Amino acid sequence: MSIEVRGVTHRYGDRVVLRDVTVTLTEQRVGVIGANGSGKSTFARLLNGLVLPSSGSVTVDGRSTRGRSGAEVRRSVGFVFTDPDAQILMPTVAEDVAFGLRDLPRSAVPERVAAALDTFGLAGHADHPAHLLSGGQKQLLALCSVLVTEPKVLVCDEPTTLLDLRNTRHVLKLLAELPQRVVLVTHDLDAVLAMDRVLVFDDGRLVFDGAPGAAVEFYVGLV
Ligand SMILES: Nc1ncnc2c1ncn2[C@@H]1O[C@H](COP(=O)(O)OP(=O)(O)OP(=O)(O)O)[C@@H](O)[C@H]1O
Repeated sequence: MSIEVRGVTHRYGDRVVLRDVTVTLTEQRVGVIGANGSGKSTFARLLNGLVLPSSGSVTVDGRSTRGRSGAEVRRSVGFVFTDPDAQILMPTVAEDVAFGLRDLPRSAVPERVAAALDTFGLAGHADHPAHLLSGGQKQLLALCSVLVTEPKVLVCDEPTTLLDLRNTRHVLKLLAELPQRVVLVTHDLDAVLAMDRVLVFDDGRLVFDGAPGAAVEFYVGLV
């Protein structure tokens, strides 16, 4: 499976935030780093069609994020936001996880939800109001609710920003062990060292694309 970004330029109003980005991603683990405002989140959002490029194209497994195939891309590419409150949709923890499974036969749902909650250490919170969870628990719930839908690729936009050290390690370990492909946008330069490939953005341009050690060195050189 490959994600192809071809000649993508993106504007918000008059402001150009991505400039002629072309890249093909085939690795299991891809890191994305760069300064604040360099375009990382916008790039991440292109990958599942949350953002459609002003020009150029994005295809996943040959399917465009634009038009009719967009819905299929959104099903196969899960997206985890920095702020879990932006994606927790249902009143209780279990209901939130079940929401992603609403197209499954009802009888299949409880088992899938229970297994997912267990994996994320949330089994004891199944009936708790989701908004009362701690920041770290909410982040785990957001991840859980996306992964329960079994996407082929998981795009995470700074998923550890709100987490303490323990939960950061927990989430990074979970991400490392996933069978899925992962694209991780992060400011955590240690975390990207575990990736197969790292992209560095600067002012909307993809300015480095290669091995993690060299990417971090390049980024540090920019700063
Ligand atoms: N919805 C939007 N409308 C207008 N401008 C936006 C929007 N989203 C992002 N921008 C602008 O686009 C630029 C790139 O933002 P983006 O969030 O992609 O950067 P980033 O590298 O992820 O930054 P950070 O590390 O701070 O999260 C910024 O200047 C930002 O202000």
